Amino acid sequence: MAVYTDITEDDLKDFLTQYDVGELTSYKGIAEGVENSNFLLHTSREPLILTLYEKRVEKADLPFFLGLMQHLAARGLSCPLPLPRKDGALLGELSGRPAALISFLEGMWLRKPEARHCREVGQALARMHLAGEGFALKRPNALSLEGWKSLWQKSAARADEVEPGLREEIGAELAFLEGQWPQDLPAGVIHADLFQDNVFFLGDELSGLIDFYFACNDMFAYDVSICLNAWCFEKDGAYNLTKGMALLEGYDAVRPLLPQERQALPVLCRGSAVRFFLTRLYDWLTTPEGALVVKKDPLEYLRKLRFHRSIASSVEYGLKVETGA
Ligand SMILES: Nc1ncnc2c1ncn2[C@@H]1O[C@H](COP(=O)(O)OP(=O)(O)O)[C@@H](O)[C@H]1O
Ligand SMILES: N[C@@H](CCOP(=O)(O)O)C(=O)O
Repeated sequence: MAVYTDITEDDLKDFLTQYDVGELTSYKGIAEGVENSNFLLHTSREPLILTLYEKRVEKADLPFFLGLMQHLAARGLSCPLPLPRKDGALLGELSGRPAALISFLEGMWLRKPEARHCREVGQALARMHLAGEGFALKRPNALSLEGWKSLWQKSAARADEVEPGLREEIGAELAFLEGQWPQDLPAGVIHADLFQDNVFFLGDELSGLIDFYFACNDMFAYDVSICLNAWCFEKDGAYNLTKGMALLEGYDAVRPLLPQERQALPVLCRGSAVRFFLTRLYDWLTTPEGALVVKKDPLEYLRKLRFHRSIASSVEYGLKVETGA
């Protein structure tokens, strides 16, 4: 359960006096998520999400995240909106943490997505990339090459505890990625964490995207690679070509991938596998026993990384025609 910071009813009621949201009728911590503390509130008017921002969120980045949700929603993307306080601010403080009230998005995330859902995710990701155009604020990706190296420095000494030989393998992978990382692909605002628990569906229809707290400026095709990793592998570790094809077709139908983006997919998939492997490994090694959070398995991403190393051409991800390769 991801509630790192507890709140008292009195403090919450006091916090809510700064907003025009009616009377609090109930609240409870939300079990899902690993990054921030989230609470579901009911008021006399509407359900709301209260988020207390935790360790990985820099306070200085919050205007980017909250402003981005407003920008995307204003351009027709279905996503939650931060609620302004009576004084107009989007951000307050509760239990010593930066805190915001966010509108409640209807829907549920899919535990067993099928290819048709992956197609919708591809489309929604591309729509988000287009809708992000014109957003005035910038946020470089803190979890790209440099960020991976510093995370690795913090975990490398203990990596072999998780699997013998990891220290050497990941060291070599980072050196490879540093040499091969694409530099000139189309870039803009990306979600950077569009996993299954961050995409809501109502029935079979995608109802919206949540959790923009890793969003940043980076390559669009890198975001596609994150989604391939998150949506197109089965529990047994096998890549599902049908899902990959659907996700890529969905994306391509809204924002066609350029030949150089298609060609870069294998290295981008390796990079995004390393990125999630490293945050999971760090959390695995540092989260105290008994913490109210379900730790995610780093080895799942090690297996994905190894799969991507075996890929000779982007066609193997389900791209129908590879041009310019
Ligand atoms: N705007 C929202 N509307 C409805 N449910 C939400 C909303 N934001 C978060 N949630 C719920 O809280 C859970 C955790 O949110 P998330 O943003 O993924 O957490 P974290 O910040 O830890 O990544 C989600 O899986 C969902 O159940
Ligand atoms: N998606 C990340 C963890 C962060 O995601 P959250 O939405 O659960 O906070 C991973 O799977 O490693």
